[in-house]
Amino acid sequence: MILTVTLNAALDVTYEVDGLVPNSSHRVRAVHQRAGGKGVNVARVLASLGADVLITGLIGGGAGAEIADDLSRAGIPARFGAIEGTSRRTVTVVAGDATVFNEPGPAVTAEEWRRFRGLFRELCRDARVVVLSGSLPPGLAPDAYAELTEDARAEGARVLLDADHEALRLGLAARPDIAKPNAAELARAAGPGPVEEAARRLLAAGPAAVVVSQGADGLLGVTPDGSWAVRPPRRLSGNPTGAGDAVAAALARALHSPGPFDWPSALADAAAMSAATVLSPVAGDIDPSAYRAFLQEIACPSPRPPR
Ligand SMILES: O=P(O)(O)OC[C@@]1(O)O[C@H](CO)[C@@H](O)[C@@H]1O
Repeated sequence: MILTVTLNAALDVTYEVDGLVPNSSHRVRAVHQRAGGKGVNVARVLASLGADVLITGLIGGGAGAEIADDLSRAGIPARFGAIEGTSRRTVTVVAGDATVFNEPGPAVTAEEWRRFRGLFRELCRDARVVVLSGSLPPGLAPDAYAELTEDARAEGARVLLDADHEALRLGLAARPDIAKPNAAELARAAGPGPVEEAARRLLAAGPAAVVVSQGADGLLGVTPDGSWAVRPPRRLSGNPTGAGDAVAAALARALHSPGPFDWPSALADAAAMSAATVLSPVAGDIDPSAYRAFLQEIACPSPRPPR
């Protein structure tokens, strides 16, 4: 099974408005509220496509109970660790494009983290792939993902890491199978400059492969053996929040498949999955028929000459 980890789980609130104007008041046309956080979105996309997934992470308080209830209503299996603090909310305002407000999340104590690591190691025994994604809540050390990567690998699982700042930088040293930053996260971790050069600098820091999600500019996969670029099918309008999570979902599914990793197909699949989530107003939702249609439109990328 694919285990997704959301240490800073959230109640994702999405507001649809006609236009977003700073310093003015807005009428909200539609409100959506559901369990979120990056790992939850990854699992939701995978579950919609029939994959065997389990969600873990940390939740607490009323918002934590709502997150658990929402997942149970959606029929997506979850085993969270409990914390004293109250899980956060995130707010996404969709007005053609999306504006996102991420709360910092609740403080996690050393004892809560110790208990969670015990649970995580237990869940890893049945996981072939572990996805570590999203921000760390306050109180957790920035090497939290490095620790979980080591735990997961000790149980024989493959690891995909989607993080930012120190959590990404320190996580890389634990050698995940794939690191998936977006372009801004890549620039923060590896410095500015051409994307492929920055991705190669990130690769030198430990992961076996790097996949950079670049929104409308598509995906770039970089390994020691080569690199592949794939573009989205066309310019799409909708809610791009969660499109990177769909990329992580597709890559996790590819890591889960037996046999050698097929980079061209995995990246084409990731581009199609990501595009199919942009069409939905809510992060983590995918339209399976749009996904299948995009898969026909996207050509598998050929390897790029070494630079
Ligand atoms: O604060 P984080 O963990 O970095 O991001 C959280 C978040 O904005 O990312 C998702 C989209 O990727 C949203 O559904 C979600 O709540």
